[in-house]
Amino acid sequence: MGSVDASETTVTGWAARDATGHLSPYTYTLRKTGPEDVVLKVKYCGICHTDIHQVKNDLGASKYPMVPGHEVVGEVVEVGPEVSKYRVGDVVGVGVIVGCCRDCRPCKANVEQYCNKKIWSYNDVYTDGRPTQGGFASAMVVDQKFVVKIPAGLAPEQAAPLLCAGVTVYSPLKHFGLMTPGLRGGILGLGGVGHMGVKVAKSMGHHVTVISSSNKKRAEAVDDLGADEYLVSSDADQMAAAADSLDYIIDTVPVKHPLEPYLALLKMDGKLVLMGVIAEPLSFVSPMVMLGRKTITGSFIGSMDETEEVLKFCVDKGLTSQIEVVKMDYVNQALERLERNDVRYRFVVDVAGSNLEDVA
Ligand SMILES: NC(=O)C1=CN([C@@H]2O[C@H](COP(=O)(O)OP(=O)(O)OC[C@H]3O[C@@H](n4cnc5c(N)ncnc54)[C@H](OP(=O)(O)O)[C@@H]3O)[C@@H](O)[C@H]2O)C=CC1
Ligand SMILES: O=C/C=C/c1ccc(O)c(O)c1
Ligand SMILES: [Zn+2]
Ligand SMILES: [Zn+2]
Repeated sequence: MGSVDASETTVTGWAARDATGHLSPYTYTLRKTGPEDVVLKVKYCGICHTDIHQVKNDLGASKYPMVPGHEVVGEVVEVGPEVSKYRVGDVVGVGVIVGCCRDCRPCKANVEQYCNKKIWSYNDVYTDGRPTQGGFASAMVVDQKFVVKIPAGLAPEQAAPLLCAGVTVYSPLKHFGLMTPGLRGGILGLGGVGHMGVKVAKSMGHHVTVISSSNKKRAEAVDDLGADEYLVSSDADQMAAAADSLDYIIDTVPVKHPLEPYLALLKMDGKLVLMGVIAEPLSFVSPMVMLGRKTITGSFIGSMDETEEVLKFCVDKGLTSQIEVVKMDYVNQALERLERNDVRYRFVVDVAGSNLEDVA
């Protein structure tokens, strides 16, 4: 066992210890600040459904203790000597990725989220051999390449969900040429990612149809988020009436589900973009894509450049996320409520305003 370097900072985070996914206080040390590192005091951190997948070991690769959280907004409290982009006092964000090889094709094309050597902000191992730990903690140390400035005009708690949910919808719309005004888009699953999908797509001038598992969110989808239409996926008549009507569907459902009902909603050349992390095979018969030359594809968060872009896009368009701010001592209830689809639409933990030593 190595001893703790005098220059290492001790922090408290809330960690899962096993696949029950229950979080409780956990003390660990941050690496010594490197030349290009930014140290941030965490202010807010959103709760993404991926945090549930990870703490509950849905993908079978979880390592514990695990401090989740990858929609992190904080204040810079220290910078390494070669940090040029940030200064102490800046409000900054960190998302899903904190490292990449910088040498492969995706890295050279500035789509580092597709680097095979990417380093996840938690449940991974950093270049120094330490486990990475996420944003449900008092502080993080992150290479400046994986830090973004939160622009003036965005409240820090509002900005947090943009660092994963926001960029996750923005990136495929941009990459697949789906930013053109007038397109007809579908958002399947109105949760954290889905509600940003409605907002971003509406701001691009799209006609947006929410496709939901129940009628419960209809009024809020139309009245608050600005959706143009609302389909309940189990209503065969509504689904049949909407056949062949959409240019794309952003599918955010986090569990196994049939694809064919949604492929049927697409026009010729329409795209079904899978977002949900589902560790089981999904199926469809080939004519469902052949007859109409439809595409089933996927997309993973967005690049650092796109993260900066979506933040600016939201400021320019006056977009915010719709959030419920909670303290850390509520994080386990928040995770349970998120899992049972009981949040409108993202929990954000007020980390700096919480007593992190409290045991739930
Ligand atoms: N590809 C990527 O880069 C990213 C992937 N993800 C993944 O996307 C998925 C969605 O994430 P997020 O938006 O945070 O999740 P949420 O839980 O906030 O939203 C998921 C939505 O899917 C619908 N849904 C349908 N069936 C279920 C079910 N059995 N349980 C829960 N929800 C259901 C619900 O909408 P409704 O009530 O309308 O049916 C729900 O609100 C997750 O799998 C997450 O890991 C997240 C971020 C980035
Ligand atoms: O929430 C962001 C992360 C998404 C994600 C996508 C795919 C995958 O295998 C993951 O483990 C996470
Ligand atoms: Zn996420
Ligand atoms: Zn790379």
